[in-house]
Amino acid sequence: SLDWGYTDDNGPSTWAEKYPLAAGARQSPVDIDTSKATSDNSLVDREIDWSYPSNCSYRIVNTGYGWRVDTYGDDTALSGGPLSEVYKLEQFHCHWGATNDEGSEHTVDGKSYAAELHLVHWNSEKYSSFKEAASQPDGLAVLGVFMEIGNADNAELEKIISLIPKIIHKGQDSQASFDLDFGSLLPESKHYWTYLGSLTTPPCNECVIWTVFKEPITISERQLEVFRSLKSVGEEDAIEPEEGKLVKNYRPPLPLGNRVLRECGP
Ligand SMILES: COCCCN1C=C(N)c2cc(S(N)(=O)=O)sc2S1(=O)=O
Ligand SMILES: [Zn+2]
Repeated sequence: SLDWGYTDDNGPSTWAEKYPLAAGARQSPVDIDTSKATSDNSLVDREIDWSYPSNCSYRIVNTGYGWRVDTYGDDTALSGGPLSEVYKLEQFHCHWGATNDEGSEHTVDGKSYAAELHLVHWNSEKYSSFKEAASQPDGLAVLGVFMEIGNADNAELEKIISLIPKIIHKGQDSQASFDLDFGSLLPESKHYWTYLGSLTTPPCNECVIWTVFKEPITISERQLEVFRSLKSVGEEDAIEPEEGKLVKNYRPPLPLGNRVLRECGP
């Protein structure tokens, strides 16, 4: 069985037993209490800037905890906003719930969204590898994008979703070269909240500068259902067809504690 996951016997409330960092004071996600957000001058006109190539080859993999798209981030760059260096895109993935009224990891004044996209970058200016960066307090920069249910499919996400039937079981992967326009996976508004946090899954390293966009993007109910059809077990695990489905893979919020929550834009 999985040593951690999202079921009652291996879910977030049990992680600290095997992953002590999960009990730290700089954990993610958090509830974004908008009344606590400070808009001091440290971020004024320091908008977050990204440049992603339009056509790139990708590998999508079923990690057993969801899908993850590994990018070959050579000519990607994320800078500005709360970041002091240039970060490279390593991978992106998503968290969702069993129903549409849960699923995001960060919440806003207690409100959950149906899902949350994470674009994971690492500080390639300061560190020589992703793995090294993942052990440093300023090693990773993750962009969080809320996803709410809309009528229309998200065309860019559809390219990813069309590959999911090939990676239903844990460990399966699929190579794809589609021109993914990352810009359309991000909201129009660049307004965001930012705070210092962690990986939201074990080992829960406290190595992430979080930037969560205020404006959600939309995803259709059908597209979200495809996410929930992924399995957390391998093809060899003989289980009933309905068993082992990854219906939810989000960690509920942890206390912000005495961390500063900054915002940029109304
Ligand atoms: C110490 O090695 C870490 C191995 C690499 N990662 C593992 C995660 N659990 C993880 C979770 C992430 S999330 N949900 O906070 O974006 S990003 C990410 S990750 O940086 O890709
Ligand atoms: Zn994540």
